[in-house]
Amino acid sequence: MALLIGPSSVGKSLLLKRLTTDEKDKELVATVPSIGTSLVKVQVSRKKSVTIRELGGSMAPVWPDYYSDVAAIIFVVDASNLQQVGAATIQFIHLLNSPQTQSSKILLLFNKLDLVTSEADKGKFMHLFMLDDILRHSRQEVSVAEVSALNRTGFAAMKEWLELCA
Ligand SMILES: Nc1nc2c(ncn2[C@@H]2O[C@H](COP(=O)(O)OP(=O)(O)OP(=O)(O)O)[C@@H](O)[C@H]2O)c(=O)[nH]1
Ligand SMILES: [Mg+2]
Repeated sequence: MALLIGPSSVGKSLLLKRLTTDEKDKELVATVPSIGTSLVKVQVSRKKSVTIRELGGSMAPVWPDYYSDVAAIIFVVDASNLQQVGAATIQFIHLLNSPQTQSSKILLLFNKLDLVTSEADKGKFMHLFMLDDILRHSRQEVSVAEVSALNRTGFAAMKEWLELCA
């Protein structure tokens, strides 16, 4: 089981939809803010599937209640949203410092890559997120991937990581 968390509207629900629907479907499907939790079984390879639990951004105060039940945690960030970057950094540092996550496998997903139009903008976001500092100081094994739930960029790498949790 893996946990899927991150600030509101970063694209967690769309990612789950994309992971469970046909590859040809590329439309921007409508999602609603997630309240409560939902469990979704994702087929990550021919033989392996992994159950993912999404907790919406509005549930951030109770995320830690779920940390100890899972071996893997996916934290999603909207790489196109400079307004949210500071809050996202703080939430991610909180996650890394929680006693329950010290031996968790963690995947940091930068989503909405389709909206990031230049390398300079991406670099600015990573800098403001303090990515290098965070990775240098984290005790956990943190993997980083860049994706777009809109056009499925980076999905192969994400599925490879998920396969290791299956
Ligand atoms: N352009 C673009 N839009 C995206 C992408 N991923 C999600 N969105 C859009 O962003 C909005 C929010 O997506 P959700 O998947 O509902 O976000 P969430 O993280 O589940 O939000 P909460 O459940 O409230 O925490 C929706 O309108 C999505 O269509 C992406 O990769 N690119
Ligand atoms: Mg959601």
